[in-house]
Amino acid sequence: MSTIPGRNRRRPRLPGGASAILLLTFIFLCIAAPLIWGRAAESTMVVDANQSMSGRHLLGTDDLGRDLLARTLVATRSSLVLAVLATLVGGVIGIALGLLSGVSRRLGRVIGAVINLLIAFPALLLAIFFAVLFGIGSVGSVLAVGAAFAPGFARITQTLTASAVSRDYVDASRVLGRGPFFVVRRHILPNIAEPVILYSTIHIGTAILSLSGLSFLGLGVQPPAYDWGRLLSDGLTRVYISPGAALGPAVAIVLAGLAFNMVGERLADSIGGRKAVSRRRTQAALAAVPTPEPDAISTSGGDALLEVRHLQVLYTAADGTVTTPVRDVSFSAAAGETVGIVGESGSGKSVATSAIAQLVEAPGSVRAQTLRFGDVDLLRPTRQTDGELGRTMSVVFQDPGEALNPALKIGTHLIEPAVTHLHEPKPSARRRALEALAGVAISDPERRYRQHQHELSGGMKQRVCIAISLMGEPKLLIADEPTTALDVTVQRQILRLIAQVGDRTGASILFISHDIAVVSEICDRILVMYAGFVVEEAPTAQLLAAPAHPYTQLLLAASPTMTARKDLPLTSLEGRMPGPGVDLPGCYFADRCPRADATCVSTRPPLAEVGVGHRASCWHPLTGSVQGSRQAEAADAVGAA
Ligand SMILES: Nc1ncnc2c1ncn2[C@@H]1O[C@H](COP(=O)(O)OP(=O)(O)OP(=O)(O)O)[C@@H](O)[C@H]1O
Repeated sequence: MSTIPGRNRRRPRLPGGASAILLLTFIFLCIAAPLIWGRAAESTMVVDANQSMSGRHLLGTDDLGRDLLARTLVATRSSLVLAVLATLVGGVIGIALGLLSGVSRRLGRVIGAVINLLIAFPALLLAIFFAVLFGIGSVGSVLAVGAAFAPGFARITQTLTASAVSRDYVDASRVLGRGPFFVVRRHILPNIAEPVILYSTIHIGTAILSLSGLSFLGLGVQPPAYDWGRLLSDGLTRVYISPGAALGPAVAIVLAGLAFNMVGERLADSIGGRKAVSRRRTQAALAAVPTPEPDAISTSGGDALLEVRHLQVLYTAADGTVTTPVRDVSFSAAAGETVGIVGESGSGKSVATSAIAQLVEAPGSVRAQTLRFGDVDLLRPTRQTDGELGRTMSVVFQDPGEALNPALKIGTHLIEPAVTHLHEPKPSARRRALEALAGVAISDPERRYRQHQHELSGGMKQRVCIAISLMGEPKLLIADEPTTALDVTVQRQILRLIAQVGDRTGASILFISHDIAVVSEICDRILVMYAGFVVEEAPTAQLLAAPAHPYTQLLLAASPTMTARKDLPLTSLEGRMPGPGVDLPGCYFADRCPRADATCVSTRPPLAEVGVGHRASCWHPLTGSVQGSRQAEAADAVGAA
């Protein structure tokens, strides 16, 4: 039997127990050595000067007759304390910069560029540069090593923060109107603390080496004070006469550096085995794209709780490329109404509802003729309206595991908005939270209240997320594929629960799904989205019975539980939807549409009435009564062009 060398090999390490014992020994020496050997380290005895290694002086003596073993042991305190201080300085500066750049994209670019520049230099080289800048001595060297470490801390914090801010629970916090400081304190710091502490532990080892290096070069600790670097520098001049003078501090530096590094790495390994952090976020900026023609599209007008007209969401990539995942979305939702949004993956459902929930971040930009929720103009948010939205609008995300902060108890998720924002006394918020948990059919609410998300099943977590929305005064609940990540048996329960919550609270619901069968179970009305457009909108029964848009017809035929006959194979959706970067003059569905003609390719059909409360954007709708008039409109449109 042979093994493949290299790939699976790990570099040799001290066993975990050995590195821990070594570290504890150094910590013990740091505390006790000056008390035990302090006198021997300081007492000068000229007759004993410059002695070599012997039974009485194991490492020999210095030129004043001081015992070098005692001095090496006593120097543990100064060496370790200075290393810890330098790591703290580097940590505080680096973490602050990393957080700042992680939460603010604009600052992030500048700070990122500076970090990239500094991180290209070896830390010791930077430390020497800063030592000259800050001045020679203990304080200067601590600041210098701290400053040299700061870019590393900033980089790891920036990366971890970017990952943490992309979590759904951070989005959920923003929906609740929380500011950046709250998000940092509540969601980012607890989630980045562990890796940052591990990184710091490893860096104490590196700090010992760097500070010893500075002292060795004469830039660090100055006589009569001493650390291992200083002792090494003095000992080196006599290395051929008495090797112990240099050997003692050299071994101490190596072992202490190794102990901190190994313990840090072992901790990181064991934690890394338990969990991994991942996620992505894009970078972009605002761009100019033609706005859809404003019109007087007949939504429910002033009575609607939510009114959306000609909504667009745009992203500009770093290279200036503009993408428009939401090209033109218009609809309204009355109070208490449940509106479903369906469409293939990538049709813009989530981005459109993110715009309503105020979750589109720079460099994304939102445009609309109207974007109104109750009395709140969502295009012109203020502090006051943010607070109001936090109470009245909530979002239930696809993955409840992502939506709940693993560092917080379930109870904290529930009561925090009420206690922090509405200044509700904790006992009353707790009572309401227990009621909310019971209201979403969670058994033993008292126990669940004290648990963390990892102790709950997927369905239970989603129930908690719905319970959180009940803690405010919900007027709009946005459910973004809330059942997709769940077990099939649980999906139905959650669907029913969302419908019950709507009935009980009178809240409107925007229910997003790629599955038209799921949506039709609980929705009064359905919007069909395609390539960033609403292509059809109708009351559920009407849409199912008589779809007007060929795309809706295909979606229904591809749905396993709807109108398709059980004895016939399901239709599959051939072809691909144009991406958000594509710009077409006509209908975006034309190249997949069996009814498309030259008009469809050259001229975009408006979203117009095809029946009562039924709109579709198609030149050749399937609904018979409007077919003739739509053909005439198409001819007019082509003539006008
Ligand atoms: N931050 C972003 N920057 C650039 N493009 C984005 C961003 N977020 C989403 N998109 C793009 O917008 C398009 C629509 O995405 P969206 O998530 O709204 O689709 P969806 O209809 O909800 O699909 P799914 O069911 O898969 O979630 C996709 O092409 C996606 O890549």
